[in-house]
Amino acid sequence: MTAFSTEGQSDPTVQPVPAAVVEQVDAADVTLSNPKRAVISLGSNLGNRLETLQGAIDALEDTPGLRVKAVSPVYETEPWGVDPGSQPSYFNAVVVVKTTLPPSSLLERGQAIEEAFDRVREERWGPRTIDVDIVAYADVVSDDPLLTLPHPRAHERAFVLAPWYDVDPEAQLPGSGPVADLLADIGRDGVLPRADLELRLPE
Ligand SMILES: Nc1ncnc2c1ncn2[C@@H]1O[C@H](COP(=O)(O)OP(=O)(O)OP(=O)(O)O)[C@@H](O)[C@H]1O
Ligand SMILES: Nc1nc2c(c(=O)[nH]1)N=C(CO)CN2
Repeated sequence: MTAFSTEGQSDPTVQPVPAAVVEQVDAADVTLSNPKRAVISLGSNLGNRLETLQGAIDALEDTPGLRVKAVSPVYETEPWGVDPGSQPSYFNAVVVVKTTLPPSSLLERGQAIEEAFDRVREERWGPRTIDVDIVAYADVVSDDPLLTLPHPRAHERAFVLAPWYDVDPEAQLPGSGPVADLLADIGRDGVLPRADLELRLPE
């Protein structure tokens, strides 16, 4: 006998869908059962840096289809890519998330969070209340300038690699190798752990 799914059905004009068909459709929609792991870098060098990083983490957790799985220690870091002394120091951290959102939606969500924290874009690598960068999304590799994966400069940024290593010592940066090796190559200059500060993993 064929099993039918009538769950939640209140409209008698709607034909019941065979349970086998429901199962097949669900199985084909891999996103339902197959959340992907993504690594996100957070940075702030304006305003209340710790509060803003925590706010961004909480906002990520509030995203439908996304769960924050790990939050790194906080690092105080010298601004990278600009003249020494030209900007306040950053607080940086990395979070690992599991998400059913595709990469483009994750980017959009990150940008919405940047806007919510009044991020202003004036100059390249200018000071900012919050920066949300997608470091890696599963093992996806893409050279799309709108969303390059992995992040094209992650492998040369100790402010990304050091906190990433803390939450996942075995991590690999797709196309570049173990995070531990990349970090050993570039060193930890200008990247200081702030053991006196802590970010919370949302409940
Ligand atoms: N992996 C990625 N994560 C976030 N943004 C990305 C990524 N790849 C490409 N982009 C694009 O980069 C654009 C500029 O981003 P943003 O202003 O945050 O750069 P930045 O943080 O100042 O510098 P950097 O890219 O070196 O970290 C974004 O509008 C986005 O479309
Ligand atoms: N220390 C540090 N330097 C930066 C950072 C950052 O998060 N931390 N982000 C930048 C653009 O993404 C440019 N330079």
